[in-house]
Amino acid sequence: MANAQSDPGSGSLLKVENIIVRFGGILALNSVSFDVRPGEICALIGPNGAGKSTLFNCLSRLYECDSGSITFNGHKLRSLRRHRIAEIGIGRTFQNLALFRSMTVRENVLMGCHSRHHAGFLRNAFRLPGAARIEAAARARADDLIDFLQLAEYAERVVADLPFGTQKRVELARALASDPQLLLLDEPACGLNHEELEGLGVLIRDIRDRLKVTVLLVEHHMGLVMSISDRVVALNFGKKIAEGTPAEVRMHPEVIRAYLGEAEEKAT
Ligand SMILES: Nc1ncnc2c1ncn2[C@@H]1O[C@H](COP(=O)(O)OP(=O)(O)OP(=O)(O)O)[C@@H](O)[C@H]1O
Repeated sequence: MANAQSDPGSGSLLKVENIIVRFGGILALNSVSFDVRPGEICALIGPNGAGKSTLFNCLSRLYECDSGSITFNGHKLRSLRRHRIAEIGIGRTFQNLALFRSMTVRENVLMGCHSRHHAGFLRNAFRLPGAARIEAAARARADDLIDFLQLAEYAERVVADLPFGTQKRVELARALASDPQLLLLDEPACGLNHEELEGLGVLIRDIRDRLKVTVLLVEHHMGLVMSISDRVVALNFGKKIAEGTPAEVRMHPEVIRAYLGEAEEKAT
């Protein structure tokens, strides 16, 4: 696994600076800045519509920012093409799972292995010299991840036939297969039962501690966020309203106000 390297100038692996995103008249992100440091678990929280998914989509180049800059390990993300995101070391999962549902678990993880090494994929496709070596390395990596995520008993099963919680672990394996330095997790707890949730907290910590992957997650489940995060960034209406340790952010007056406002809205 690649080790996370810091940006020598700033001590951060990811640096988001003054990002602005507009959708027509909606200011989805209003000059948002924050850093993710190598080796940390950082959570992005905020009520519905706060801008969390928009920010994730900017980080994975699915959305264009109107202004601002995003630097990952020395790469300026806004000038990169989308397919290079995996190549430079950013992996992600999606709220709605980005899996090939008619393929097996192993085939999905192998697809992830090839997404970082585009040249290797082409070499394989055209059976160029070195293809067998690349394929063997991908298979070994897929095996390791299948074991790591306790998916061995499902490896040859078609993804569509598996329970949702298991599919979520397959998606994690797919995202890790590209050997990322930074893993973006989009609502990893969504749809999981109580038991699966407890396992998820341990798993995210293991991803950071054993695989040495830095983690940035968007999550609504405050129990999970507060128990695993080193740092929390809170957004509301597209603006950063707080940043700090879980304890600091939980007690922050603007965070309390934002969530109370949301609770009141839901109650009426
Ligand atoms: N593709 C889009 N087109 C138009 N408006 C959008 C688009 N994506 C997001 N928005 C708007 O931008 C704002 C931020 O939305 P976003 O989905 O980023 O919030 P969020 O914090 O992820 O919310 P949730 O927790 O509900 O997923 C919202 O007002 C939303 O309606």
